[in-house]
Amino acid sequence: MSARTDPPPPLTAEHVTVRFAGLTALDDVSFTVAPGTVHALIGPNGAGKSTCFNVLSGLYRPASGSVRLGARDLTRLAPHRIAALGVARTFQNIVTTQGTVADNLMLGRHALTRAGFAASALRLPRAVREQRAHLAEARRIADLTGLGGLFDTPVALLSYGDRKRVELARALCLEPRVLLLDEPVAGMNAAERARTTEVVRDVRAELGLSVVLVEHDMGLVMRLADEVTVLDFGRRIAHGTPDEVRRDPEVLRAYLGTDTPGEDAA
Ligand SMILES: Nc1ncnc2c1ncn2[C@@H]1O[C@H](COP(=O)(O)OP(=O)(O)OP(=O)(O)O)[C@@H](O)[C@H]1O
Repeated sequence: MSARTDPPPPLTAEHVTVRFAGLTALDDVSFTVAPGTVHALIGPNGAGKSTCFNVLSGLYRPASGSVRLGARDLTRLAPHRIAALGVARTFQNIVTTQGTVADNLMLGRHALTRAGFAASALRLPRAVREQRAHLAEARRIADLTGLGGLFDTPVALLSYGDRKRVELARALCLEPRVLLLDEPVAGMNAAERARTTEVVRDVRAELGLSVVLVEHDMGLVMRLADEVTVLDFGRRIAHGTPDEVRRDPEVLRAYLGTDTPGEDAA
């Protein structure tokens, strides 16, 4: 995946409402992820952040409202269609435990493979060429995410932080225009968190994509985000730059009794 010069299309959630058996998990929520920016979704536990992510990636269908990537309506599409249109996500919990780093990244490339299964199995020249190109691309992404030296290492032998980064690299292998990161530093120690922060920054700069970030680590949010949308009880209560939301009285009220959105809160 070479660095693209055309900016990613804006990702827009408009008046999104999600209900679970009487509970309104998202209530008329709107925001736009501007091209090439890092947009954080924050809020206390149960605010609706994961629900929002699941709507953006197609796992949940909203009761009303819409999600668009540029002019393209994503609202009723299946998750794999949304991924194919350029919106890839990571999951909060590590799912990768088998194979090498290379194997896992090649799985990420699978959706982009054009040569058919039979051609690949028979090792026809076109399939071999394509496989080689995918491997080179997977290696480039491994380098970009700090996994270059671990390319042939079994994932089971990696540290927790490195395994979380395999998940990020796997999502990048889909060549997304928008990357949805679900708590990318959850459970990491301070050094791993700092490393991942750098990786996200590098990836955004190098690949020119937009990033949507759900994260409880306020230090990371304040350092990385260009814009922040704050949810509380399913409603959008604030929106702005990290500095603006940090000083917003509604935000301080929402976080009181949980954590205050200052630099050090984790
Ligand atoms: N599948 C579901 N079925 C029923 N209720 C759900 C479901 N998913 C989420 N909820 C409820 O919707 C509300 C929003 O939950 P959500 O997980 O989106 O919040 P969150 O901001 O991601 O919280 P956390 O920070 O704890 O992960 C909560 O009250 C939650 O209990």
